[in-house]
Amino acid sequence: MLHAVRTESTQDLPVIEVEQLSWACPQKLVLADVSFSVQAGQFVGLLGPNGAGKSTLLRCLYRYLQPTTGGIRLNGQPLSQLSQQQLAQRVAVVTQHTPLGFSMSVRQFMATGLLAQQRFWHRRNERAERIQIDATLVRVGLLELAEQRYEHLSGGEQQRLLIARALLQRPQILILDEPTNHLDVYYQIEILQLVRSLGITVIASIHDLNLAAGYCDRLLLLQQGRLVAKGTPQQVLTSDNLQRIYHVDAIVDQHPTQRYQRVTFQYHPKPNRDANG
Ligand SMILES: Nc1ncnc2c1ncn2[C@@H]1O[C@H](COP(=O)(O)OP(=O)(O)OP(=O)(O)O)[C@@H](O)[C@H]1O
Repeated sequence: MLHAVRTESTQDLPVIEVEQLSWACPQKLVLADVSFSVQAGQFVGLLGPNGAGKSTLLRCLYRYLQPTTGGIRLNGQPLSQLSQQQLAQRVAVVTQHTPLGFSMSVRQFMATGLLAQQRFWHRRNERAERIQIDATLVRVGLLELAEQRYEHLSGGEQQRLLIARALLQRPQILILDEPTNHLDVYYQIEILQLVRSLGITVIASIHDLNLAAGYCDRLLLLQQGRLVAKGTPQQVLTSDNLQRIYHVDAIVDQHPTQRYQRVTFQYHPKPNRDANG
């Protein structure tokens, strides 16, 4: 049946389908009954308070974790049935905290991003590879550090390099776990702009709600492992939701010069949640 649907209209088929996904460890149920789908080319922001389950959901999407129940399909195909190489050719991942454990230069590190696309019987064109690597380094502002050791880069430079390597993979789906963490505001904008401009399917966990409003087509809001809101930023980023899920007072209105929303937090006075009694 699935095959029949694909031949009818492959374009309309969601790139990612998550159905009633749960993930539990012995101590707790971390994700419960999460369902959503992502269309080709959408930039989806995954939101939620600390510990809501965002990284866990992303880990299930790139198959680092296996769902306890429920399923995930990529292009209509069960994720569990893809070979390691098929997965690497379709999905690139940037996670947080990626210590290498060994020393290599920025350019050498980038070269590892080309491995997924290579066939062992094809002769490598090192000159073409180098051009491709350097062009991608330019896009993230790292070309002048091409010979520097990875471990000597700042946190923000490492983050940009990880994103650059993921771009080099030319994935169909890019999964980013807090991509703007460590980045100053210039590179937060630069990187999200870059990722958006690729036109590929992106799913990224983001804590900054204004960045999410500015760059995402759709948002998923998690709370204690449950998907409590999904839809456009207008549908999800409401002051009601921010109060209910994050327990903060916020005004949500339209950005004064752009079409997207603006979230303004009220920092104080905020009644102490623990001092009500
Ligand atoms: N392997 C595990 N064993 C026990 N608990 C886990 C495990 N993995 C995740 N958790 C718990 O599940 C919850 C969700 O963790 P997760 O890292 O997915 O949250 P998150 O939304 O990404 O949080 P943050 O915004 O702080 O990065 C947390 O309470 C975490 O402690």
